[in-house]
Amino acid sequence: MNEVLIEVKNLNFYYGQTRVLKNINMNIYKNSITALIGPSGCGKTTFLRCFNRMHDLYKGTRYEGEILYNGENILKTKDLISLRSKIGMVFQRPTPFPMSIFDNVAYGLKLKGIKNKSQIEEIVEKSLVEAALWDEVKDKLKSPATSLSGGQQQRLVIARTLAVEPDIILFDEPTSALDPTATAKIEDLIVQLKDITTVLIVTHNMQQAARISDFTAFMFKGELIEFNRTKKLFTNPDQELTEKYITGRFG
Ligand SMILES: Nc1ncnc2c1ncn2[C@@H]1O[C@H](COP(=O)(O)OP(=O)(O)OP(=O)(O)O)[C@@H](O)[C@H]1O
Repeated sequence: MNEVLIEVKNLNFYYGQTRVLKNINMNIYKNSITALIGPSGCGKTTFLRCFNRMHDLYKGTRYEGEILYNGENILKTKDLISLRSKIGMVFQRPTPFPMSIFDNVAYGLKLKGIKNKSQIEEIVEKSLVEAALWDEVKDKLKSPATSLSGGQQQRLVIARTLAVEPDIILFDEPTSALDPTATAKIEDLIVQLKDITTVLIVTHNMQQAARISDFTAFMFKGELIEFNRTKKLFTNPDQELTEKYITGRFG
């Protein structure tokens, strides 16, 4: 078993008066991929967004409990900028900034105070290599990011996230807007990312979870029903509800 990177303890989350996450306890293991699965509306995205405090952007939201990371409760952290550089996020639709390919990847470095030109160039190249995009863009780094295909844009966003060396990357259905070929590339890439970081991924696609993840968390109506090794969860789950879900008897 890998080392624990993040520990979730008695997590509750509310939109206004409505509690949508119910007493969640779970570990995230370092250098592994954890998939969050469950029927629509069960709270996967809401859970994912707690890790980088995205809900703080909206009024009327409330967290209870702890998400422990480096001995600190993320839910109480004041320095959200530094938290979000350590806990990166990739969304459903690619979100490149309206600037060149190079500047997209360099963006976070400038915020981090890295000013040395050759150091920036080095990190941009390294991140694009890690995101399996370098060969496709190395001759057009000055072109606008929007000139890339959807799948390339998603890998660019991953490169931008990697550039600031996150401890974990949160993926919210990163392939749902992509065709099967682009999806396969992103899946291969996510598997490779395990060597350099940790991944937590929301997917509505059970096959995807089974293909790429090491651990799977099955959620239902805001509760964590089962957390297990992916192989075990998909072949011999501990909970009847998990069994029903993975065999397509509901959801
Ligand atoms: N901004 C919001 N305000 C109030 N309720 C919300 C808000 N966003 C989500 N919810 C509710 O919280 C619950 C969990 O939603 P969430 O989007 O986390 O589920 P999900 O499992 O990610 O679903 P899907 O697979 O459809 O994306 C749902 O009942 C949803 O209606």
